[in-house]
Amino acid sequence: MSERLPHDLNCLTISELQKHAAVMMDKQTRDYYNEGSDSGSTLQENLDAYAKYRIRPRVLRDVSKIDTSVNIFGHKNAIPLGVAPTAMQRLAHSDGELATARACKKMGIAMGLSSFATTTLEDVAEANGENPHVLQLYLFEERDHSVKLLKRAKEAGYKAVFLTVDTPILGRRNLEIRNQFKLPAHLKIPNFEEQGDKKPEAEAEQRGQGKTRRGSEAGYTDSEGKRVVPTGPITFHSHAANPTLSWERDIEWLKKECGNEMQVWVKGIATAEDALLAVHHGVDGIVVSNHGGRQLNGALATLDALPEVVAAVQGKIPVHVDGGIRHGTDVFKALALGADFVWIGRPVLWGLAYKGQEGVELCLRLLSDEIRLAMGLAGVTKVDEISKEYLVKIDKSGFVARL
Ligand SMILES: Cc1cc2nc3c(=O)[nH]c(=O)nc-3n(C[C@H](O)[C@H](O)[C@H](O)COP(=O)(O)O)c2cc1C
Ligand SMILES: CC(C)CC(=O)C(=O)O
Repeated sequence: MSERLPHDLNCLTISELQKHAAVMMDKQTRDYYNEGSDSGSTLQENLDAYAKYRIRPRVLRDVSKIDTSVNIFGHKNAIPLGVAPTAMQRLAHSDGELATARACKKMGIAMGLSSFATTTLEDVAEANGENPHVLQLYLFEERDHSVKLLKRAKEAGYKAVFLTVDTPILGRRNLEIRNQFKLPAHLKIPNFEEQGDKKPEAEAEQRGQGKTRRGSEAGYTDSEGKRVVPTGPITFHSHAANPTLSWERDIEWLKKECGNEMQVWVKGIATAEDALLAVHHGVDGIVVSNHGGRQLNGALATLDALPEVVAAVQGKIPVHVDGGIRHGTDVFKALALGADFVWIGRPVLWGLAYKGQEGVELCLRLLSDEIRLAMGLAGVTKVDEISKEYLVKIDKSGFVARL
């Protein structure tokens, strides 16, 4: 058994990976990556929700051959899991998103790239090769910048755009505020630069303190019709949030802009009502997400929101989920509750902080192995066999209910 697992003996679980990563990161980075918004209760509930379910294993089923792969964006993905878009990965390791892309390519796992990456989308696409990659988008009212970004993404072979819809306003992250989070001077957010603009952008990352803005003017018109263009440079505080986003105007526009070349997904759906609107507006897929508990604190854990979304969508479009996934059995449970695929955020950042590309591979290998193990021990040999028949829900008094 252990021969099958060329693992790092110091790090056999995602929780150990988190501990190793913690000592590799400076305080500002560790806090930025790990914290949730406000009291962090939604962040914690994302994790705890998985413990409300138990697996009903079936036996004597010949599990000598287990196929953990699924099809996503026309590609075979080694496991039903991808790497969620997370911003500014060079804070964790000098290779940043490039290391993540190389690890994803090696492991045959889809990668989401944040538009606030510290590496260009072209470099990531090149490092990721034929492996599917999707671009996460924060859509500004001012369209110039997004038009250029989408054109670049199409040219670089991105399969889909994940429009993040849970950030009309940025959640309050108290540690980030207390630490006066600032991107170090040697890093930049190159997807916001005009191509060919190689001027260092370091000074422009400080919250609202820079003097210039590259790329086009972002901003929005407020409810009183006043034009609001955030002052200072493009920073995530001033430019990730767009309170004016709406289904009618923005989804239709984005679909047109992406044409047949890139799918349009919405990331950050948490209710049946919005899932129905997503179907109605013709999006290609949904990611049930609360941004890893970094936006609306007090929102439902994603695993708890998943069933109503799945029921509303009725299989018309794929439903993915992220938030709190730290074990192979978590992936199994999410799939049993109807998700087609899951994404992980922080564990990859911890892998990156621990050992760069090798650490991300380790993270993905640990989870791949745990998924295979969960499937085999539950008596399942193919991902699409995983269903709610394999799950029970257990309440606080210990009452066990079939689903
Ligand atoms: C440090 C950090 C940065 C993130 N940056 C982005 C981002 O740029 N765009 C986005 O849509 N989501 C972003 N997310 C949210 C993730 O895509 C994902 O929804 C979340 O991390 C999943 O939860 P998990 O970390 O518990 O796996 C970020 C999350 C973290 C932790
Ligand atoms: C606001 C972004 C730039 C990054 C993000 O989504 C996050 O930190 O959660």
